[in-house]
Amino acid sequence: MVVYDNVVLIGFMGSGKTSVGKVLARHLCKTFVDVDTVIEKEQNCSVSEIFADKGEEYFRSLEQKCINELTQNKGQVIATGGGLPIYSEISKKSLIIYIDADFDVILGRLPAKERAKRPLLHDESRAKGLFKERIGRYEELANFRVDANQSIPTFIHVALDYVLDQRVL
Ligand SMILES: Nc1ncnc2c1ncn2[C@@H]1O[C@H](COP(=O)(O)OP(=O)(O)OP(=O)(O)O)[C@@H](O)[C@H]1O
Ligand SMILES: O=C(O)C1=C[C@@H](O)[C@@H](O)[C@H](O)C1
Repeated sequence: MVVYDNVVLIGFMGSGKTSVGKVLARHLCKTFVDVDTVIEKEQNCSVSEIFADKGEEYFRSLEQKCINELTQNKGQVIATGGGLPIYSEISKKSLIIYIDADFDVILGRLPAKERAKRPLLHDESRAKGLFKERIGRYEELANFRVDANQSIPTFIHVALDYVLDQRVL
């Protein structure tokens, strides 16, 4: 049986990776880490500011560096940014869970203030295009997909049961 170092959550912006990740980590007694938050702390500015000042390509290089560093450690639940699995390699020792919510559900959950924090969500039709483009990659990478269209308490046990059936350090 494969032994995984970490649980890594992937999925589109606003699908619930951070919210689900915190609950999963608590139940599994693991440390929760959010890649966007780590980058913001290290750079001492927001993701939006990095996009505006240094560009998307620079942000992608920070993401790759960050996920490489985080996955040197073990026993964490790691929430990734929506584009990370598209542009970065994720360690093969990660148990990857796809947090899958429909585009309209995601938009309904994000008030204007939250959308403003995500530069690639500003233009709704472009964001919908990205969503469609990325689904295939998320599905291909994931060991397991969770339908995240419902409230977290209704589906968290599905993700938890799956992880508990695997060997994660
Ligand atoms: N299953 C859910 N039911 C209702 N609201 C949810 C659910 N999952 C997440 N939310 C809400 O949707 C918003 C986005 O969730 P969250 O920040 O966890 O997504 P994310 O995937 O981490 O986003 P990003 O990758 O863009 O940072 C939050 O306001 C959160 O409270
Ligand atoms: O989907 C994306 O490409 C992004 C998602 C966010 O989590 C941030 O990582 C950033 O806004 C880019």
